[in-house]
Amino acid sequence: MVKKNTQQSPEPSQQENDKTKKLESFIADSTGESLTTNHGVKINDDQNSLKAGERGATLLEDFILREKITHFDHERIPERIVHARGSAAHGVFKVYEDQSALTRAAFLTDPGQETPVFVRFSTVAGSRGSTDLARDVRGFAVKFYTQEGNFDLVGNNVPVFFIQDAVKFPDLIHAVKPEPDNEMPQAASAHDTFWDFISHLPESAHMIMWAMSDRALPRSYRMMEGFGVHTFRFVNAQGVSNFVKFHWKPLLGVHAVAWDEAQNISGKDPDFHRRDLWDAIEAGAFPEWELGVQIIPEEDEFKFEFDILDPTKLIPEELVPVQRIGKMTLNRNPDNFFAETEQVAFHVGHVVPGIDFTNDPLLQGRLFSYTDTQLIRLGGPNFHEIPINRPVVPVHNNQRDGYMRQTINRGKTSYGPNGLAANDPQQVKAADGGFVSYNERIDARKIRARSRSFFDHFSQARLFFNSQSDPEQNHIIDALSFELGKVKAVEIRERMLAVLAQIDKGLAGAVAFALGLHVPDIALESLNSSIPADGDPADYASLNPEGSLAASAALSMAGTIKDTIKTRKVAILAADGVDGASLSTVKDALVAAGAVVHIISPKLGKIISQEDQEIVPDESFLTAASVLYDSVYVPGGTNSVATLEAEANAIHFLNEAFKHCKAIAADEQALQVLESTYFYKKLPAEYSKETVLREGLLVSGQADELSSIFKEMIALHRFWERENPRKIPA
Ligand code: HEM
Repeated sequence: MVKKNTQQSPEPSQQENDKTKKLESFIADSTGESLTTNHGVKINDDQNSLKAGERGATLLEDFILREKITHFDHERIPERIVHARGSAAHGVFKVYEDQSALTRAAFLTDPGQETPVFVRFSTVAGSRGSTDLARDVRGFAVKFYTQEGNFDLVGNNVPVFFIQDAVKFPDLIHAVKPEPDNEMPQAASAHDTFWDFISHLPESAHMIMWAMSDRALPRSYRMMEGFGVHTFRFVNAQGVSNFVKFHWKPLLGVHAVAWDEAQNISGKDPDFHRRDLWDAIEAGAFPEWELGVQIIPEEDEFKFEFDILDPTKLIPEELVPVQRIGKMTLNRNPDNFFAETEQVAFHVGHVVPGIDFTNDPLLQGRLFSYTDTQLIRLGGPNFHEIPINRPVVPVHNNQRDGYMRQTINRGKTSYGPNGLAANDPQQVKAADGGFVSYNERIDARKIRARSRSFFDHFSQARLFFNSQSDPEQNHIIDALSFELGKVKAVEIRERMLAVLAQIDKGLAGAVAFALGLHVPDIALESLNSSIPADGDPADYASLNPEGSLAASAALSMAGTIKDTIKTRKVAILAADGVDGASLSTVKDALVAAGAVVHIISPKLGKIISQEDQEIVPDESFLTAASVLYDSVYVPGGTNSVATLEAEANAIHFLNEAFKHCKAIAADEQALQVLESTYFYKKLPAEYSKETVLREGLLVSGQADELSSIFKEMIALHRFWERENPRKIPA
């Protein structure tokens, strides 16, 4: 018989349940308290080691030296095998309306309840110290500290994945990571092993389209979507299940940078995304996302042209609309990177009652992988006790001991059922909040094979490509031309061209043109290396239906939110003699609308305006770069304009901003500066608002009018039409 638990771990304190999950009791700092050893002994000197005489040898007995250095020697833990480079923040989630018709997950049924969250964004391939602006998928992992335990939504900023079965994950990651002989290249997919693998794996076609699109170059973590990727299940209190796809929709819209810009940012500020997230939260501009769900009733499981268990497929929003059911706000930076961002352990298997898995074979493999890797990364089985991983509800079970155990379990028994003692945790019925797996019927033979419903690898890759705007398609072509251009083996380039031809002949032709090759006629079945020994190659590789949907607007970033300049970074170029009135009119208007404005001048210190006022620049041309800003303004002022005109860095700043399709505005007097740029001849002959909003270039003598139009220009984000000369060859 199971005995009722009478001796449990203490209930969490109010503080522990605090919405912001602040880890006060674990905070140690150096705020003037006496220095001690790790064992609490006060230290009188930790700057001089204990020596035999002033010039003598160091003594082995110096426990202060030994402890300090030993601890330092062990500071590093293994980085994550994937997603090693990341940045995180705390926040809260609130559901808009009771979702109990769909799920019994309590945090989704009570609009009054604020659930603390911790979110970690990451790149996939690079190591911990790599650049944020690698062309890569971004991780988007959310830990909800709910009153029923932790729910982790471990997603990406792309809704599909490279492979259909988790068993291929080690191959995928080995292929994309730096090559094993020389550990090159870092945080890049532009190399032979990656494309060799991909060219043999047609199921990756859809994901490759996303990974080569602007989605892989986000302007900010705050401006990207998130996706749970797999189809999950919602289960309500009556045991009724619906399939569900999870989405995060950013309230600032979905925006990207240009590839040339990304490469420059990697040099100028490899922490660009990390800094952007940190600065926005410090400034109180809290990033927000709405949680969206696509609901598919159980009876509709087989009504699509694709299999909803196939993680290389998305469900177009035209077929199943995304319902926005709640909002997440990130409002606090971590106190300590290692303790929180590094030690957090997400797991796709951390679910709460009301959320359950499906048989997606990628999801099923992930369910094993995360705890397994965390056992070694975090050094043993007790990492759930690390403050950032602890639930806000008490933990009761008979697990015990192991490296770094923090909990002091009381009593004699650590097994159940027991009749000896009173510390045997009680099992909980579903009605009382116990997790019960969805009662899915499975009646099957053991088989190592892929379902025929997973064989179509191209129709959604084509749907994605067809849904992109012209500039987005150009970027995909450029990305593939760049990546395959870095590949040394010509046969890999050719195999990839054959794969691309299955998606779109124009796409393959444009990339072939850039590579100076022809699209070869390679039968798909001879490319597909994931065909099992007893499989029929033709079966596995020849299916390439048209697909009934021609395009899906939601897949393009062109129609995203473009009505705000909140947190956009604007550079104002100025030198001594600047027209202070024009500078501050524009600056004040932009700041009032939420932009972050920096004055950049030839040197730091101060500049004196033509009105004889001191202005303190934020950056000099040496410390700033145009790639770190979204747009540029050049105010007038005779001397300032003359200085900037002769300043190569200022001209480079403007030229680069133009090349990266950014909004550029100038006072009429500053035309003199623009004359030295390469785009001067492209300035429109006359300025109608329509031209300005199409071309992103504005020169005006009216500071007021200029600031109001400039705001609209910045909100549009980028003027990709400037790249039109690179249109896809017919
Ligand atoms: C839909 C496909 C996948 C998505 C969206 C995804 C997402 C993520 C994310 C966001 C992280 C970083 C978590 C963090 O910030 O700490 C991560 C880490 C990881 N993922 Fe995945 N992943 C996917 C597929 C897989 C598969 C198939 C496997 C293995 C079979 C896998 C194994 C891992 C491992 C080992 C880590 C490191 C975890 C750690 O050290 O804490 N992932 N994944």
